Amino acid sequence: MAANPSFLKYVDDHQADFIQRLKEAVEIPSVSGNLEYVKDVENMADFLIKQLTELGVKAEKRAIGSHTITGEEVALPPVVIGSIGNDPSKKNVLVYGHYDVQPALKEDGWDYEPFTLTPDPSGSGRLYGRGSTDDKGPVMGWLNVLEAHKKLGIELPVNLKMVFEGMEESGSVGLDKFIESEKDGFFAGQDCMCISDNYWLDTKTPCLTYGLRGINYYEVRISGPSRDLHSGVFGGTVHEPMTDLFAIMSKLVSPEGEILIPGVKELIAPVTQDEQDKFEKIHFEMADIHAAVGGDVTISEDTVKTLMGRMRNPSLSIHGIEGAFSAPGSKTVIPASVAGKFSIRLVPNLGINNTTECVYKYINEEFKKLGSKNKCEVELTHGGEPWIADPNHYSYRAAHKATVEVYGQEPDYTREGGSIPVTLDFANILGLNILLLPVGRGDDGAHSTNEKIDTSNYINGTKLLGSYLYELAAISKD
Ligand SMILES: C[C@H](N)C(=O)N[C@@H](Cc1c[nH]cn1)C(=O)O
Ligand SMILES: [Zn+2]
Ligand SMILES: [Zn+2]
Repeated sequence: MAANPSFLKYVDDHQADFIQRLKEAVEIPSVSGNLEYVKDVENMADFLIKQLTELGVKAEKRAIGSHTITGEEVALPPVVIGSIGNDPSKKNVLVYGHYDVQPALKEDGWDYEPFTLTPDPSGSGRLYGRGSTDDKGPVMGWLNVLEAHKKLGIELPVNLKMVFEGMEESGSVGLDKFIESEKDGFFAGQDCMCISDNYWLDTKTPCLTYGLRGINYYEVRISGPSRDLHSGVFGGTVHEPMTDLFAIMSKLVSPEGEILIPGVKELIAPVTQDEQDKFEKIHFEMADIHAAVGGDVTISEDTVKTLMGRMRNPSLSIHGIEGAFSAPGSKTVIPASVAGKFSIRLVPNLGINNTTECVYKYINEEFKKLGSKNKCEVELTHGGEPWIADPNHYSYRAAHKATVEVYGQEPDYTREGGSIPVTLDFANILGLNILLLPVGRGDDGAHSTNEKIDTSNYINGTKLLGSYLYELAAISKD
């Protein structure tokens, strides 16, 4: 069943209001995992509660315990849950999104204020701002769907439950326990689930996503002296933590992206013919990725290899070093304690635990080889398993139809290189098929400087989310 035409018209007629809603959301710097922004994350939860309540949703904040940020115990951001519709003749659909964002500072290289939604002055329709695509745009998309139905006085075609978390960018701490505790409560009786928190592969082909890589995030801390030292006075006389750390970090991955940790490669499930065929069918050109990264810096020039490198194979990325001198100038310091941060994107059968075993063993052996008198500690700070769904499920078929209606083209079937660690918790604990239905484009720059969403994606994305609900309502479960 195609979407109610008055819904589609309402979306077209209220673009400016919807952009205003996204503007207000982006203005709240809800950066999770950072003491400075704890209040803002809470404010963002309150913003959602207010909006949802005004839109006729029974919404509430749920406390899910506490965690430690740089040594201080603070409450975890609340989970925002909402429920609208209770008609036993309709399907029950659960949607998830996150209201926290990655950190962003203008001085990181943004051309615009990161927490001010800024339309591209050249009139391209791009809307710049942190969270515009990840994940405030899609979350506001769901709210836009609700607004259109409320204002038009038409019922949603399904019963809708919503769960919005404020810790996704920091490992979704506490959400798994919440899902478990509400399995027979808030989450009972759901038919299927939809998450809009990833991106098209390119800038023109909508997609349905049936897999995610997992993630293991590690810190390797090397400490020795009890305080920072003068390199002229002590250089050449002590084992330097930073030197040890560089030696370790340089042994993790080759410049061609090959993971050098013994045992990891051997764990990866072999590629099946069906998978190979699926990858070969995806619309993708190397120019798309060159444009998205802003340079011709891909490891391979082969499209299938590149797609597999992004979605099917593990990768190891080095993110940064805590405690190192990084300011401008030439400070001659020997840092006393430094922590290297890296993550491994996980794929079937590379799980949190078997990967971590290989990592710990290897780093400890390599550190021993250095003969350093410093101390080396490795910690897995958070982990999320990889996930794959059945793309033949009726929820995918409904989304396929909705995509054709809104975009006039067939969607690609993709796997996301990024991770949404709770997806697997939802799938396992609630036993639900989960559809990933992205709104934004592959060049949106999520997590990067100048993150954006195109107005057309935001508006058509709102239509897509609504149309999906209509198709879902009509489709047979067989
Ligand atoms: C794909 C999703 N929008 C996303 O960005 N996920 C993050 C999740 C994460 C895990 N650790 C820190 N953040 C990602 O894939 O990096
Ligand atoms: Zn996200
Ligand atoms: Zn993200």
